[in-house]
Formats: sequence, structure tokens, C-alpha cells
Amino acid sequence: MSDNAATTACADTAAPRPVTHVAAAVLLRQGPAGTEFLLARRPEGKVYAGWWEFPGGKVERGETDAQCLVRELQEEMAITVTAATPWITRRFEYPHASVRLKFFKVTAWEGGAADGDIHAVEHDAVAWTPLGAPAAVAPVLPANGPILEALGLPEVYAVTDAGAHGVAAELARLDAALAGGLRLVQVREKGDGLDGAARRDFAAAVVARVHAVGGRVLVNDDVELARAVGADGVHLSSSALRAAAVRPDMPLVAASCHDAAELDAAIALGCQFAVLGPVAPTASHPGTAPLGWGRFAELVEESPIPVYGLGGLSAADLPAARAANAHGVAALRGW
Ligand SMILES: Nc1nc2c([nH]c(=O)n2[C@@H]2O[C@H](COP(=O)(O)OP(=O)(O)OP(=O)(O)O)[C@@H](O)[C@H]2O)c(=O)[nH]1
Repeated sequence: MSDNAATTACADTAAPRPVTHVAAAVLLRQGPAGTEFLLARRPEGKVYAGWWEFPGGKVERGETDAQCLVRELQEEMAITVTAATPWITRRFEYPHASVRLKFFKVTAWEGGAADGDIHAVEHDAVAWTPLGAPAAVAPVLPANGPILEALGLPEVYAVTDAGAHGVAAELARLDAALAGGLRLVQVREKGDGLDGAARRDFAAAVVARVHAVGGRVLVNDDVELARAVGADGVHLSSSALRAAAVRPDMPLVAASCHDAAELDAAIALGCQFAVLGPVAPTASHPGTAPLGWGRFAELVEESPIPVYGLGGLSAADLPAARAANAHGVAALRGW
């Protein structure tokens, strides 16, 4: 919280006003029910007093977002951040300010209370919520709704290929992965692998298994099939994304992207998340030049929706993915 906040001219609104840059922390800890994140309540005397937010504050002149994050958490929570990775960037127009919020996932820090909790210095309360559960407290700041929804998405997104592996083998692989914690699956099955009835039966079998453990399923490019088998959403191929005039009417919509224009289209369509790639060389797209994590990070830097890296990746690539603004990794083979 500083009076010396860095601002930039906002060129993309009808009534330009300075943009206030803010760094905010999603503090993550291991609790009894799994990973939990922290929200803090704004005290009396501030704009939006009583509302809940992620700790953080305005970026000062000459400071990077990451440096701001460290300083703010020292000031607000009396902790020293030791592990943080950049995540999504959200722009929001408040009556009092136009803000650019850069969110970081913070997974390690020094200091805090002896019992492992964090005692706020400037907020008047803190609360921890298990990842994937509705926020334990309300109301959260108006800009933060999509952030909470994004936090509910797992870091690994598995894509099926029963056409190549055989239905029985793919379902066995799925059972093992679900037992290992997988909670987000795309039924892809393109090409001539599975015909209509076999594809439908396979999709239904995937939905039954994934729903049994509380996970979610998207079906590639086929809203009708997604609805028929009770899937949670549809995953648009990049060509379907380019052709889509309106967002498919499903709870969850995602899209495959290869460049900045497609990522912009996914955001404009209202997708909850995107996959971007190929990040590494991949057998399924041998002629396509990989982006590499450097280019991926540039493309995703300002994305307001979570983006998974795709192409030649597995869960072993999660540290590199997190360092490159990614929400996680999507994989056809590596899950
Ligand atoms: N720290 C934080 N700020 C957020 C979040 N979501 C969100 O819209 N914001 C907005 O980003 C700005 C944060 O700046 P701040 O925390 O330094 O500012 P403040 O309103 O407390 O005021 P002050 O520092 O001028 O006293 C505020 O406009 C706040 O409404 C969030 O999750 N965390």
C-alpha cells in the first residue's frame, strides 16, 4: 500500500484514465483437506472495507511486480516470500480506479505465526479455503470472482487418445491417473480412431469415472455429445474457436490456441481457460515449430484466463510451466 504507486496511461478505454498496477498473492499452504489459499479482509476506513481480497498492493515506481509482491507481503502479513510464480493478469474498471492486477501463486515463505497460520498486520481478518471449494468467506472484491473460479482448475489437464491406445487400455490408464489425483479430462478422440457409437460410449465411461471422484470432463468440439453424456463442458479446437460466433452454452468452455490471436479469441469468447502450444516438440504435430517456455511466457503474460502449456509435456514439466505464467500442463501422452 503506497502513495507512490506506478501508473501507466490507459490507451484502450473510451475515457482514458491512469492504470494502477497491483501485485496480489495467492498464498498456498498444505492443510488437512489438501491445498488451501488465503483471503484477507479489508479493514474499516478503506474503500471496500469488509470485502475480502488477496494480500498485495500497488506497484511503486521502479519496482517490478515480483518485487512489489515481496514488499507488500512483508508489510501486510509480516512474511518473507521465498517461492512465487507469476499467474494470471486481470484488468478491471472500478469507479475509483482502473487496475491491472498481476496475481502470483506463493508456495513458500518465512515468518508468520508459530502455528503455521499468518497473522495480518493491515487486514482485520484472514481465512483459508481449500482449493476447488467455494470461498469460505464473502464478499470478495468485484474483480476477484474469475480468480476464485480459476483457482478451482487443477494443474494437470489430461487429453484422451483411446483411438490410439484402445478403449480398455485408455480407461485403465484413466483409472490409475484418477487414483493419483487427476481431476480434469478432455475426451478428444478425433480422426478415425473411434466411430460415433464407440466415441459416445467411451465419453460416457470417462464421465462416469471422473465424476465419481469429483472431477470434470470436457468433450472436444462436440457440444451435442458433451450434453448427451453429461460432460461439464466443451473444448474447442483452434479451428472451432476461429469459427465460433458465440460461446457454447455449457458450464465449462476451453479452447486450443497456437498464437496471440487465438488466445485473444478464446478470451473474447468467454472461455474459462485455454491451452497453448506446442511448447515442446511433439509426435502428434511433427511439422510444427515449438514455442518454448520463453515465447509461451510472453504470450501468456497478460492473459486474464488460466493457460495450460501443451505439446510434449507431462507433470514433470510443472515447475517450468509455473515459472512461465502457465496455470499447468495439458498432455495427450504424458499423464
Ligand atoms: N491487494 C489486492 N487488491 C485488489 C484485489 N482485487 C482488486 O480488485 N484489488 C484492487 O487493487 C487495488 C489494490 O491497491 P491497494 O491495496 O494498495 O490499495 P488500497 O485500496 O488498499 O488503498 P491505499 O493503499 O491507497 O490505502 C485496489 O483498488 C483494490 O480494490 C486483490 O485481490 N488484492
